[in-house]
Amino acid sequence: MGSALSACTGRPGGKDGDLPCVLLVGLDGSGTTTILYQVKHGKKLETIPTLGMNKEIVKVDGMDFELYDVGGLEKVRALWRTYSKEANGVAYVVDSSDPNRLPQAAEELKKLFFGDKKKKSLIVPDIPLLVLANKQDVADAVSIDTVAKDLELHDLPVRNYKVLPTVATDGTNLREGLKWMVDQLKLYGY
Ligand SMILES: Nc1nc2c(ncn2[C@@H]2O[C@H](COP(=O)(O)OP(=O)(O)OP(=O)(O)O)[C@@H](O)[C@H]2O)c(=O)[nH]1
Ligand SMILES: [Mg+2]
Repeated sequence: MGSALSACTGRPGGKDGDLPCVLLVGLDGSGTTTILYQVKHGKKLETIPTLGMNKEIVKVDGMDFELYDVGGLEKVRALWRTYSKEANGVAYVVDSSDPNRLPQAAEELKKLFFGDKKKKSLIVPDIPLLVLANKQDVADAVSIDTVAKDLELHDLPVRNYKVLPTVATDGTNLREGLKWMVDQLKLYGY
């Protein structure tokens, strides 16, 4: 587990040692911790619901960056904003095998970028958004087109977005997705 006090300070042209950071979030059970461990360790590890945040430094396509996996349970979700303050990119994970929760996933994603009535969004707009339509191995998982449509991605204030079908348990498309994120970060001067 990472420290709750860690903050990501990576900025283009920042101090030596500053790394870009990517926020890895989704509703509870969507697979963010499975993704974090799969990318870091190359295998599926057992997970329990994340009640805070897990952080790992990962290397993709020659670039080191910090991946912040923040728990998705409702009581933990307020932390998304805390860690989104300095995010240089967002990877948003959706459970494609549970289409009934797509409206809620859409609502939380919008809150992240627009804030809600009570709190203004703290996320920096105009950053890349990678959407991982996870659990594609499950029969009847919805397609990436359905996920993109239901999340109303075209309306978000992001610089660029991409949706990929993933299977976190075997690693399918995870590195490909993060490679896209790294390409985006490089475009911004990292
Ligand atoms: N079939 C299948 N199961 C998956 C996949 N990804 C994750 N899971 C399973 O989904 C369950 C929840 O995964 P987690 O990674 O703990 O989910 P999480 O998003 O971290 O959940 P919170 O910590 O509550 O936010 C676990 O049993 C995983 O093994 C996938 O691609 N396919
Ligand atoms: Mg988790």
